[in-house]
Amino acid sequence: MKGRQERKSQRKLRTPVPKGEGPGAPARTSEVEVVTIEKPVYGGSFLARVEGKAVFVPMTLPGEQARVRITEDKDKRGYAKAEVEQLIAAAPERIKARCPHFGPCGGCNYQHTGYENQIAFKKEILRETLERAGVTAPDEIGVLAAEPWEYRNRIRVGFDAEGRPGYRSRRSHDLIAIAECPISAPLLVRAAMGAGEVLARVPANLRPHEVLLFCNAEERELLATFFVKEGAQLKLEPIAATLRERVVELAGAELATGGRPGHPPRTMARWGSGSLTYRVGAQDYRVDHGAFFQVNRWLIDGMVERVTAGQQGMLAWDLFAGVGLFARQLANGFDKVVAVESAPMSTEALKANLAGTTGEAVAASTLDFLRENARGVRPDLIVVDPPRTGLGEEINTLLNAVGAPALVYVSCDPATLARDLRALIAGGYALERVTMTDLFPQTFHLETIAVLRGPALRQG
Ligand SMILES: C[S@@+](CC[C@H](N)C(=O)[O-])C[C@H]1O[C@@H](n2cnc3c(N)ncnc32)[C@H](O)[C@@H]1O
Repeated sequence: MKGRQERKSQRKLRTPVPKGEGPGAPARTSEVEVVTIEKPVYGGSFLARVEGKAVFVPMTLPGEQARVRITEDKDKRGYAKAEVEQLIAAAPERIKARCPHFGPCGGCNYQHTGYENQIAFKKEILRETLERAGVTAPDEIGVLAAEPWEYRNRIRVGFDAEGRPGYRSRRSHDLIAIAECPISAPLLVRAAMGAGEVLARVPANLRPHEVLLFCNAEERELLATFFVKEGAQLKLEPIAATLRERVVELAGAELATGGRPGHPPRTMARWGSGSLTYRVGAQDYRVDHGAFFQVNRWLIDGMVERVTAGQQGMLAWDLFAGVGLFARQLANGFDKVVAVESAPMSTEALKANLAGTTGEAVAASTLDFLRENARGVRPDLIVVDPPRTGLGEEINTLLNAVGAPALVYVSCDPATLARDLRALIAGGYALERVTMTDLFPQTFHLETIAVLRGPALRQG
């Protein structure tokens, strides 16, 4: 009944508007509709309906009324995408975005509302995603969050035709030149500007097209990895010294630059050590160029604490271990920790970070490791922290075969998490605690820490 009333109130305008307006607008259709926004959905947009069909509209808020232009109509999939032409009724929760690039820039989705609201959106999305997959979430979803600004310790920026640094546009692959980025550590923005100033004086065909900048939590050390297009005839040595000087001067930090191992044609000359030291709690970690490391410098300590606190025993497995963020901490409470990581950029640092501890680094894929070890060994704890694709069927089956007393699943994608949890619960694990961990404030991305209890302990 309510739905019908809402639909009635969605006055259809169907005003023709010129196609192809706006940067990169797909403009497959020019229909204009007035919609009422219902709720946030994963991916940064908000759900509205036109004649029952789902329409995803970015940069709106629940309860708002807007005149929107349909930009893509995915008939086969039964949904459409739209952009706001005019906000008719704004929600009281709407605020002015802090960043002047919010909107065109593809980096942030939620700067138009307060932080508490953003957290509520993410909890709602997480609960719904779990429940849609048939996973009953605990009554209370916990939250781990911190300061929502200047948190990023890593940015990847491109350079436009004038050499200005920028991010990819929200609606296309075009570059949006940036003058600031309030979600990133200021050091990174200064370094990007410094690199841009030097590169602006270099002919476009001799410029790297992107730089990946990574700093430690205190902004005292910085890694810069420059990327050049495949096959480009670059002679970067002549500008390397100037670039280094300017970036260091602006950043005010020690700089180590280098290539990504395994991708020599895409990167420039190596200078410096190629790694930095990242302090988490009482622990120093070596992190090399190209190695994965958690992105939110305000939350890494809290995350490690949430994953490892109170965990002890004889044997723990840290699968998808990166440079050993969790394994190093677990080594304080376990007689043996096996840390499995497949990326060559991470395995050397993983070995170094576990040296002299009860941890052992295994350079292998998780699947290969489990195929060899899942039957016959039962660790007291398994931590899994896979990439977006999640664990997948065979790993879930093997983890079910292990039946460890405790399993902690750290996930950066709620949909694959929900799919895997369903399989693990069917295999005998029970979901005990879920924490929405807001590693990416102002954006739609969300991390989850799910704690499961295994069949062995429950039977005992
Ligand atoms: C989300 S990161 C987590 C890393 C680490 N737990 C941390 O918090 O720093 C996922 C890690 O899994 C690694 N990885 C990806 N696919 C893998 C696989 N099939 N087997 C083992 N490691 C893999 C990646 O290189 C990356 O280091």
